[in-house]
Amino acid sequence: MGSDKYMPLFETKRAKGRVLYRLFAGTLFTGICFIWAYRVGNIPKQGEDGRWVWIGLLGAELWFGFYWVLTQALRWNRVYRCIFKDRLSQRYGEEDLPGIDIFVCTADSTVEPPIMVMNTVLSVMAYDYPAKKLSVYLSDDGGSKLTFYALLEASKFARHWIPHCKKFKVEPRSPAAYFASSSNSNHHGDTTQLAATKKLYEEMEDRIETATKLGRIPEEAYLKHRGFSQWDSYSSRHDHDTIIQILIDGKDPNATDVDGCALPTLVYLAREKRPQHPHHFKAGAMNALLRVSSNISNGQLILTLDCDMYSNNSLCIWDALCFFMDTEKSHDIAFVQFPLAFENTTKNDIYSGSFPVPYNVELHGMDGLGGPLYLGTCCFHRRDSIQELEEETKLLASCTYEQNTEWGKEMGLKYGCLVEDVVTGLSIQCKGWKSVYFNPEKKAFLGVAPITLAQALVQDKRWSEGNLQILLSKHSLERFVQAKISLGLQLGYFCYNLWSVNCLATLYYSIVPSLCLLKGISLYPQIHLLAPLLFFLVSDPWFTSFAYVISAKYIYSLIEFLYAGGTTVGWWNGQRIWLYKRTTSYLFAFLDTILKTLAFINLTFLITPKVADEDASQRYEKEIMDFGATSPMFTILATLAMLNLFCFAGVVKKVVMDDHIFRLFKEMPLQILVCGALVLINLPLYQGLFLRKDKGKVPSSIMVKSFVLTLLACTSLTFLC
Ligand SMILES: O=c1ccn([C@@H]2O[C@H](COP(=O)(O)OP(=O)(O)O[C@H]3O[C@H](CO)[C@@H](O)[C@H](O)[C@H]3O)[C@@H](O)[C@H]2O)c(=O)[nH]1
Ligand SMILES: [Mn+2]
Repeated sequence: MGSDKYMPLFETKRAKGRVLYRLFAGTLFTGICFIWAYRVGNIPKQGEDGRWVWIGLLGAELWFGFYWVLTQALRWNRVYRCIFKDRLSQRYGEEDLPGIDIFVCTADSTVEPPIMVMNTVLSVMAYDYPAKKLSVYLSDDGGSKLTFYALLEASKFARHWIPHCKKFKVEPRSPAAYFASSSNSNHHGDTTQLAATKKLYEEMEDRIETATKLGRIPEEAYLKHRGFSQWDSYSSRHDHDTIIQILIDGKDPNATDVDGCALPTLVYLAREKRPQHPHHFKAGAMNALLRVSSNISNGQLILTLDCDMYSNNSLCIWDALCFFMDTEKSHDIAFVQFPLAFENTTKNDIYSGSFPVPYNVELHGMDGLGGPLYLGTCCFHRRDSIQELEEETKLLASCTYEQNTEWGKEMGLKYGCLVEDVVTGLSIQCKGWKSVYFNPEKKAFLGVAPITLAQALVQDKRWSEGNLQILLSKHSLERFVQAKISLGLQLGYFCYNLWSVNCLATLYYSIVPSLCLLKGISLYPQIHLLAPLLFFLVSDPWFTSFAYVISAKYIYSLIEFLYAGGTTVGWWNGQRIWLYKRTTSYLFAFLDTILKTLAFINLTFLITPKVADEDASQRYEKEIMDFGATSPMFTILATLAMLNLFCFAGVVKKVVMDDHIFRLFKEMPLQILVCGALVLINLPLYQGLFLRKDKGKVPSSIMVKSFVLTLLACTSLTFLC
């Protein structure tokens, strides 16, 4: 009987300290209610000064409080998963294992260098998994001959690389990452073989990079491989036939590596594109891959990867299988999401690109409520949670194939949303499926985070815009009506859906209290005290509630950030990015969504560049912020910073001129705090405006514009109030 006993392949553990956290949240919520009560109870009467300013503040504080309540859903019931991989290999033989199709997508060979894409492809081809059960598909939305050439080169190098990895248990299996880390050699065994493989890699790298630089491929490669003839009818990246090439056919007994072992299948696909047919960006590419792969390998599980996300753990498939192959608990699991981690994160993470709190806290919270979002990459799906049919392969990738079908609506990845991943994941969950978040110590995948502020802001605009679209689409109504997902999870989704709406309250809070400070209009409770340090003891309850909510909220956020693996400076940087994104990315996303809903403007998916010029990269590594862009987003940032500096300087002037220094602190302590904090957080921006000389400084045109806007704001205030 012993061997028949059910032994789970994974376990789910609840986070510790939940009761304590809930108590704490309760006290914070009480504080928030007091703040609301104060605001409502003290609205200036009709005709009195500052009535509208006050009502605006009430709106902002209601919003912040409401949004804080939503974020509690992500913290209420965190869970952690642990797996028993050894049971898996004991229980199942090779023939029982499911086929895995890996989709890597790239779209533009200039911002996504082919050599980087090939490293991702090679890292997943070298997974520790039976080659016969593994197929790798590269979707090239750029339809680029260069990318195809690079893949051809990679397919040849794979014959050496894969056996090398298996023989020497290489980690990680992206050759670039491996050779970069093995300089201080932890390579056991034959160093001559290491040198030989390294040389082969460098030669390949050189060929690919030369071709990329020249923008054309070598003549002899062109003549040698018939695959290139498919580009004969190609007119542009937006206008070409389907190009499909099986570079390695796993079913072919001759497709072997240098040791004679089988290789995984490798396929290149550039789906048909025509200017008159919408291609639906990444979602369109993925759906074409879903159909094409169903005809070639039809793996039961699908791993989706962005082209920069190489595998950092060759056993990761086994981790995922634990969630899909448990005999009792796996039947309703649709996808297993791993966190996105980044190779280029610096110590204090100036742009907060590594998102420590979402990945180490919030997604665990969603997991406890029914499952994390689908993040578009680093995720294993059960094919039958998304579906298909058989037809001639090339036809499946044509741009007219989907006409009058349910593709993009009921089938495959959803169209019409800038976060095709989130909306697809949500609709899968709405059908009753669950998902799993697995966040192992050793990162399963590593990618590239944005390295300039402009890139980070544009990326966040796309995300926040897409998330708001979900809220405004019919899906959000459906999810309430059908109620297949728990209320907690609904709230969790709302947190992300409502990101962009935060812009209004944040803008208000970073402008109005400071301007009123300059004008001498008091907006918060006063301190009844002699010495500011004793304020908790001698102040009134209204002041205490503000002081408690502000300090508890920020102390908690710092602790949470440190717990999630960040540093204190990283937290401070995160607060800055929080402000910058809310006042620019979110604002533009909010406005664009409204315009698009009203006027049906077309969506565009701006691809995040994975490369930058040498200068910018160096600034990033030294953690110096990059303000060297002329976008209107930067005008807003510079104006807000300058405005607060102006107001703060005004206060300092008053304090110096006034005999009663403490009077101002007593009457407007919180306004001084808000304005002072905004000045402090903007210190790097002032450097960029007034002190720096390098290319990352604020361009002078932006400086002039923001100066004029600040003056306008301050003078119009004098007329208005
Ligand atoms: O028309 C397109 C546009 C993009 N991509 C690919 O989509 C991936 C993601 O694009 P990227 O510019 O890197 O966006 P990120 O903001 O980094 O991506 C995050 O957000 C996207 C949704 O906005 C998700 O699709 C991604 O999986 C997720 O990592 C890349 O591999 C692109 O090559 C396409 O295949 N076709
Ligand atoms: Mn990306």
